[in-house]
Parts: sequence; structure tokens; C-alpha cells
Amino acid sequence: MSTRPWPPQDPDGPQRVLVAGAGAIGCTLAARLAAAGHAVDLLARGATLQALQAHGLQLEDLDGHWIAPVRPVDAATLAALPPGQAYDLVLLASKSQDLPALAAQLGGAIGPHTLVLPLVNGVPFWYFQGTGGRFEGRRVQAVDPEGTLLARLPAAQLIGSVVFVTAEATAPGRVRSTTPHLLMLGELQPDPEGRLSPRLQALCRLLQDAGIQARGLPRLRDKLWTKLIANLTSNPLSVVTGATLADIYADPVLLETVRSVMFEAMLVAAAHGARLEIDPIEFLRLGAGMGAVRTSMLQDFERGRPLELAAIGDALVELARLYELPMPATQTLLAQTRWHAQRREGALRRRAA
Ligand SMILES: NC(=O)C1=CN([C@@H]2O[C@H](COP(=O)(O)OP(=O)(O)OC[C@H]3O[C@@H](n4cnc5c(N)ncnc54)[C@H](OP(=O)(O)O)[C@@H]3O)[C@@H](O)[C@H]2O)C=CC1
Ligand SMILES: CC(C)(CO)C(=O)C(=O)O
Repeated sequence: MSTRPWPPQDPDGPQRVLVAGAGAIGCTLAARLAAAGHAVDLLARGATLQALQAHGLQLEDLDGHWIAPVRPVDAATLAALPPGQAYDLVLLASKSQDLPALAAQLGGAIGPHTLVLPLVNGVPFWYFQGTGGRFEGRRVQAVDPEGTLLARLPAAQLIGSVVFVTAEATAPGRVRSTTPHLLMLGELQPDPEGRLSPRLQALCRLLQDAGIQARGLPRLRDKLWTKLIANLTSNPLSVVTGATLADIYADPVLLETVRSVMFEAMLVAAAHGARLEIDPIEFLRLGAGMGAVRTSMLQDFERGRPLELAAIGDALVELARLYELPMPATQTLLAQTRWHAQRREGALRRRAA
């Protein structure tokens, strides 16, 4: 995959940035980039758009309280972008299942020089772009069912990410984040010599100057698998049981399920050539050490929101099938999680009626 020089103009000057998705992660990064002097537009809708227009964007993080000079924009504004007005950088920060609809709203935001950075959990839609080998260019059906993401977001302009930023929207346009802002970034095509491309280095510098710990990796997928296995072993089980990470990774009964799912997923990772950094015993110890954390999926479940099960669960099963690897424990857990989610949805509907 050949890459153009980026950013196209003054590398040390302010860049034109679009953050699409004004939730916890999008607002956190938009606020820090705007505070660092970049011209940031934030794509929002509904109550969040109105709140941003009325009160601006407010972020509380470890460095203080920021009232950020972002410009809220809606989909119609992007659709009407004149030719030549594409952004230098586009961040996509929605739940995985919302990404195709979000990408469809970008209009002329992405031009030939734009770098696109999806910040989404789960198996990414770009997983097989730049891998070489027998699956090169393949689509991950579970996260890109219509192929719209691969069609709309050019692989040569994508930078992959693993998101370790944690944040919570406390109200529309208001976000709190109580951990360091950490992002792992990488080109889709791994570099055999372990080098980082100039544009990846430039992007990391831009983010670091805005207070975001951005680390470039030559083989991003290795790190991605660690996060995937963390999400797969804890998020669905937290919905089924209501348990926190401390319980999930320490309770002897729950550990049975965690271990089964973890070993199934580690086999899939290895089959796909990942150099896994996971020592299983240490992984469980670290998980338990995270304390009484309620996973993002448990929080979505309790709020009656859709769960990211396709990206965190189904996509992994899809990757397993490519090597005819069974994932019985994972599939049972996913089915139980869906059962709980449907029951909860029904209960919320009845309560609202
Ligand atoms: N929050 C966290 O701590 C972490 C999150 N992640 C991952 O990061 C990703 C983003 O998460 P997070 O920020 O928490 O998610 P949120 O649900 O907080 O935010 C997503 C935002 O995207 C908006 N959106 C969705 N579809 C559209 C659309 N078509 N047009 C305009 N806006 C749209 C939503 O708007 P609306 O509210 O109107 O629906 C919402 O504001 C997820 O994959 C998550 O798993 C990863 C690590 C930690
Ligand atoms: C905390 C953690 C790592 C649990 O899988 C997470 O990413 C989430 O809650 O979505």
C-alpha cells in the first residue's frame, strides 16, 4: 500500500479535523485536539448537537476541565461541503454497528489527502486489508455486512487503532475521562522491518502534542488481539452475570467460562498469525486487578442500548471459521448474552408503553 505525504501542508501548523461521533471517545479527543489549536468540527445529531450548539463541548479529564472550541456540524453540513474542502484528518468514533451509517454521512469530508482513523472496539472492518496472504482484501461480514465501509473508506488512507482511552458521557456534550488518554496506532500493512511510516509518526506527534498518548506500532494486529480477547472474555459475561471485572476474572465459577473463551480466541489469533503477548495466567491476574469495573457492554445493556456483539463476538467466530476452528464456549456465551439483551429490551418496551 503506497502512502502520500501527510499532513499535506505545514506539519507543525493547525490541521483541519473532523470527529464523527460525539459520544464519550469522540468528545474526549475532539476537546483535546481543539484545545491544542486544531480546527475541529464535531459531527453530532439530535440532543447532543443541540447541547453542543447551546453550551459547547466540556471535558473533565486528568489535566483539568476543558471548554473546547469545536464547531458542531450536522450531516447536512457535511453533505454540502464544497469540493476541495475535505479534512486533513477524520476520526470515526461510534459503536461498531453504527459505523456504516456514520460513514455514509461523511459527504466530501474525505479527500485524496485525508487520513482516516476509526476508533472502534472489536474486529475492525479493515482487518484483512494489507495482511497479504490468502485472505488479503477479504471483508469481515459481521462488521461490514453490506461492504459499505470498505467501499467508502479507502484502505490506503486508513490508520488502524486500538483504543485504551476510557471515557463516559455524563450528559449530551459533556464527558468525563479519569485515565490517561492512550491510543495504539498502526498502518494496516505491517512493516517487516518494524519501521513506522512518516505519516504514522506525524499523526502520533500531532496527538501527543494534544495530550493524547499515541503510540505507533509496526504490527498493530498483535495488540488488537489482546484487546479483543479482553473484550470477548469479559463484556458478554458481564451482561449475563452483572459481574464486574474483579469478579469475572477471579470468581472460580466464572473463571471456567473465561478460560474456555480465552483459549478458543487465542487459537484463532495464532491461526491468523498474531504474535500474542498474552500470558494466560498473568492476563487473568491483571483482569482481576482492574477492580470493580463495569464493562462498557454492561453499561449499554443497563441503558437498553444495542450491544457491540457483532464486532466483539460474531466477527471472531467468523475469523475462526476461516480456519475451521470451533468456538463452542464462545457461541454459547454469545447466545446467552443475546437472550438477556432481548429480554431486557422487551422489559424496557413494556415499561415505556
Ligand atoms: N467509552 C469508552 O471508555 C471506550 C470506548 N471504546 C470504543 O470506542 C467506540 C466509541 O465508543 P463511545 O464513544 O463510548 O460510544 P458512544 O455511544 O458514547 O458514542 C458514539 C456516538 O456516535 C454517535 N453516532 C452514531 N451513529 C451516528 C450517526 N449516524 N450520525 C451521527 N452520530 C452518530 C452517537 O450519537 P447518538 O448518541 O445520537 O446515538 C454517539 O454520540 C466504541 O466502539 C467503544 O466500544 C473503546 C474503549 C473505551
Ligand atoms: C474494560 C474493558 C477492557 C473490558 O473488556 C473494556 O474495554 C470495555 O469495558 O469495553
